[in-house]
Amino acid sequence: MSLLVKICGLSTRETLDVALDAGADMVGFVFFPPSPRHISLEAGRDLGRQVKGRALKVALTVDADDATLDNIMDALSPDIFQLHGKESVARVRDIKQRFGRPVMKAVPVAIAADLAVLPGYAAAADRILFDARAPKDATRPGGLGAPFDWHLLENLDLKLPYMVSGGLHADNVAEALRVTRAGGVDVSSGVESASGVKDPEMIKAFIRAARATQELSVR
Ligand SMILES: O=C(O)c1ccccc1NCC(=O)[C@H](O)[C@H](O)COP(=O)(O)O
Repeated sequence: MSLLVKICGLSTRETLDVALDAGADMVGFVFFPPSPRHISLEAGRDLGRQVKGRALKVALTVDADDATLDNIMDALSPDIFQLHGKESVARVRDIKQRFGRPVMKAVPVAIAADLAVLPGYAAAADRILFDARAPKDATRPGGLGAPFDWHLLENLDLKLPYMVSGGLHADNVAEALRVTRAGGVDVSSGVESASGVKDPEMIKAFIRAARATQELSVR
């Protein structure tokens, strides 16, 4: 299966086009007001139309209620819901059932014990996104530009597809993939020139660097 590359936190037509033209497999849109990447439902509708099937649309939410998810479904019609809060296994199942869309559950990682939640989520979600656990005083649970110890995933035995994220950029994505053997990578801060400001050249460089690892693994 080929590597999935996700560019998250897109919020402008120009940088969305750059990510699509560069071959991103997934484009993430943040619906979480405290985030510098948060977009309105109207923006989600507009950007969603622009994707036109060229990548999977990922709606990123944090402990959102059904009304919020209904609105996002109506505006963006996401291909995947990315649940990046403290959603329980039962809530993951509930959202999958309510919307009939695949769910990617973010699992925050700082220490090996953080992986204890995997069996539950693996039975409910369609995909896992491993992300660096946010510091206690963080204003948001992700998108913080900090990596976790990828070696914590070295002996992972997960039947579900999983992605790695957290502090990735063009210069470390190959190592992250070598260590974690993840089937996908996800980036936000590492392709920004300033908080929430996506940089076209950094997006292209990240996707190039991620794709280059595929050529290596094929040899
Ligand atoms: O990106 C955000 O602002 C954000 C806010 C709240 C919850 C999750 C958020 N991002 C989740 C993502 O999927 C990010 O791409 C992931 O955390 C990696 O972010 P980064 O370390 O900045 O590359």
